[in-house]
Amino acid sequence: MPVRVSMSDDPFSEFVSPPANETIVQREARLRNEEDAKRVSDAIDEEINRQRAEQKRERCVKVLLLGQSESGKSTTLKNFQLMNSRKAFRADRAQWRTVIHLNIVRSFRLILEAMAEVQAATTSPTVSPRLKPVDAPDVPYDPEMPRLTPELLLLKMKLSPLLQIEDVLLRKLDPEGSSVFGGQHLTSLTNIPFPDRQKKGMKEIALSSRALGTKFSRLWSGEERKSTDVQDDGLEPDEPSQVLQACSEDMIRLWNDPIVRKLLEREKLRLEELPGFYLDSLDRVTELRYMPTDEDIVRARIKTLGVTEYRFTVKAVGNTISRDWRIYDVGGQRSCVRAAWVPFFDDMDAIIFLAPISCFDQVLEEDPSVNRLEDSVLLWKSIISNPLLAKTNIILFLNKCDILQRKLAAGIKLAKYIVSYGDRPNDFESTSTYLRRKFAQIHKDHSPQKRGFYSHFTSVVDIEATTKILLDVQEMVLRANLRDLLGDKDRGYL
Ligand SMILES: Nc1nc2c(ncn2[C@@H]2O[C@H](COP(=O)(O)OP(=O)(O)OP(=O)(O)O)[C@@H](O)[C@H]2O)c(=O)[nH]1
Ligand SMILES: [Mg+2]
Repeated sequence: MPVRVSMSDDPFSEFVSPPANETIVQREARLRNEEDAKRVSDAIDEEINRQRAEQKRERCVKVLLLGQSESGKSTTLKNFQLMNSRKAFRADRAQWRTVIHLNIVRSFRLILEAMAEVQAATTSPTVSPRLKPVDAPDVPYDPEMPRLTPELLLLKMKLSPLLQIEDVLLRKLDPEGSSVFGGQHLTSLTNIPFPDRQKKGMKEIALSSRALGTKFSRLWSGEERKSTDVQDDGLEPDEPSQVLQACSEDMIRLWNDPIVRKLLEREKLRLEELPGFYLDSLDRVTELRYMPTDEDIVRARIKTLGVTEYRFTVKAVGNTISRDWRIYDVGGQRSCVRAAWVPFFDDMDAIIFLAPISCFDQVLEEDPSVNRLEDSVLLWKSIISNPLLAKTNIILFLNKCDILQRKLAAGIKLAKYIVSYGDRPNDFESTSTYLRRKFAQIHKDHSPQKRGFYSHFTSVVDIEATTKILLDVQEMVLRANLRDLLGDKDRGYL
């Protein structure tokens, strides 16, 4: 039987029904009041809607760069900066010169260390410990090691001042010696099986966004150089430049020495594939008044700690609309840093995820038990399946294709590290297509819902090719942002 509900059962009836015994005059007054109240309420609704539309219009385009450490996030950011704030990018050349000098010192430190190890390994065990070089590491005697000639030993000694300018360079970048930066020197390399490299505990140079913000302030804010700024301030020869110039010939001789190359090869120390490689341009980068080119700056390596925000404005739809952009570059190291990404997941228009596909034969610096490509795949899976990012457009950069090509040409087999690759051809076309398909499949299987997904093969150190890709990306993200802004009815012309 249906249940009858009387007016008195409704808790709101007392407030919505007219009072009993209402006179005609009272009724007219009440209706007038109600009309006035509705007018006010409609006006408030209209204002709220107007403000919402305004906020949406004012909301900037936001893009987040994600990927493991050394995947190329900051390098991609530099390409955005070069495209959108070229003058500010070039105004920071003095700081980049210091970073490049540090990168060069790092490469030589690795060579000099490898030489010290060879020296120790080729010193006969019958030699008295007192006759061993003081910097010789404790490694077992290996009669197969290439021998260092007296000329090489002399070069090694003559280049020791390089190691002494490291602290001067670090202080130039961070005079206050912030806690994150202080004491962090050069990296230990993970794809080199030197026995005690990990134990040395040397860290890669890294700058927090705070320190970066002060040193590269014009760059991150997208601010252009003012006419009152001194041209190329800081490019006057400083102490490190003088040392590098004085060592230049010896550095070139050491780097080109066939015995040194042989021992680097034997130790699988492929400096050319490591971040911040400038040894093929030593005569130029060690000039007293060396001024880094755009390409040099793009290749300079400094690890990101924390988050860097870069702002710029882009004109769109035939220069009729101006949109502010924010690009966020985060530190990609596994330990503790990745948890800091989550607050940035809300409200992003797009994520550019960088997967360095050349790293299939490398392990993580922070955890040498983990293969880098495997880490990239796991990270990709966790980003793709994150519900906070379910609607965010995803752009995948399968990066470091130039290094992948070089490795394959050198005979390094993908199948040795990715068993499922089987006996497919070990050429770039087959390997890159296979890896792209794997990443796309994970996207398909693990996305919570359908969204925009785009993928590109990239070498983000190649400015020309990357500019073309980033222009496409900018256009796509902007259109998606404007579609969201205009709503369904005005989407036609986008
Ligand atoms: N050859 C080559 N080098 C690249 C490429 N992409 C990046 N690199 C180099 O790899 C190094 C690391 O790149 P970054 O952009 O600093 O890496 P990141 O992802 O910002 O790393 P974290 O700040 O540690 O998270 C830099 O020295 C780059 O020049 C590439 O496609 N090809
Ligand atoms: Mg970085």
